[in-house]
Amino acid sequence: MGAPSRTVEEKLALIKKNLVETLEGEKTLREVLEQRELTVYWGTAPTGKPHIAYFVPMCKLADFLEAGCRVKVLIADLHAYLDDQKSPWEKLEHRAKYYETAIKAMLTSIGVQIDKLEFVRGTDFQLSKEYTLDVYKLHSHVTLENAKKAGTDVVKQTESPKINSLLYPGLQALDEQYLDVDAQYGGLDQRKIFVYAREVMPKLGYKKRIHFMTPMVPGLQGDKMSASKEESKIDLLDSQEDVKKKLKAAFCEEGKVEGNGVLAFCERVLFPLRKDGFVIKREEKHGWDLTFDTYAELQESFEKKEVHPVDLKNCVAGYLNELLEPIRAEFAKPENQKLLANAYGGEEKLH
Ligand SMILES: N[C@@H](Cc1ccc(O)cc1)C(=O)O
Repeated sequence: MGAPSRTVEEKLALIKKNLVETLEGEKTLREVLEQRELTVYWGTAPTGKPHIAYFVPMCKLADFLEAGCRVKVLIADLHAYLDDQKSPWEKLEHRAKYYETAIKAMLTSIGVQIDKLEFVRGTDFQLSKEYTLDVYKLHSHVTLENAKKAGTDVVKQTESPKINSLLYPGLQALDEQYLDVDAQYGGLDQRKIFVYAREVMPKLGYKKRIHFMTPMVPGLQGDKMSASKEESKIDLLDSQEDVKKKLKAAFCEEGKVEGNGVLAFCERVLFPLRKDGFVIKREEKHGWDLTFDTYAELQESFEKKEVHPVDLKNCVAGYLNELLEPIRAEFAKPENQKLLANAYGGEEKLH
């Protein structure tokens, strides 16, 4: 897998592409790469429906694979349970299946061969005797405050946190050991959990891992794209028309880059994926079509107001619809329609 002929420098560049931060482990990234292939995992808790911001980690997984890494995807079902105070376990099981299907469809759509990835379900190993004993052991080393702090940006926050939510970060730390990886990758929102893992793992005699983080993508309203904010998220199964409508309503002030979710999506997803140029079609009266080879060029042009928000939005809607089309097709299959209904029935309309 990967390209065995790549130099360490080339691998480093691919692995670090688009990251905001890397925290080195007991063995540094370079040290591992000089000796062998790196194993890295990304975990996701199957809660709300995955939306288009999930393309950011998908692109990163593609980089890891291209660098010749061994990549694991953890469908963290038990974590979903720890973070969800209401849903019965059966519902969460359906959601885990839904996530797995959706993630595979997203990866396939961006051209990643999914047979090169290993999918693991949290409960496949988190209920073993060994793991369970480690859960107790780990929590004998941490205070309530530290456990609570670690989960601040990830775990649902309530005034009186349930014990479940306090266990969440500790289990995420242990996953590094039981998945047998060199590194964990996540969004910047995972940072506190990563730091917690780095502090507590050595206390159990386990290695401090490498941690990779990509920035959070602003939503279409200019805030963090969250599954719970209906207007700011585009669901993977939204229709072509919905995608166009949501983009039309998106916050994208002329000439302004900061907090611009449409531009951020171009930078984080569309540019990494488009090897053949990024073309903004314009109405004749606005001038010729514009082609950009790099995101920096697009940003500059947008800042200079050469690119109008309406033209940018139309262009993004077009590319996004291309990305979503195979995913819609996958979920048009009767078995996946059923899965969708079981996982989110009553909450989502079927397309
Ligand atoms: N904390 C991750 C999910 C996760 C769970 C367990 C892990 O080991 C890794 C990641 C999220 O916010 O979705």
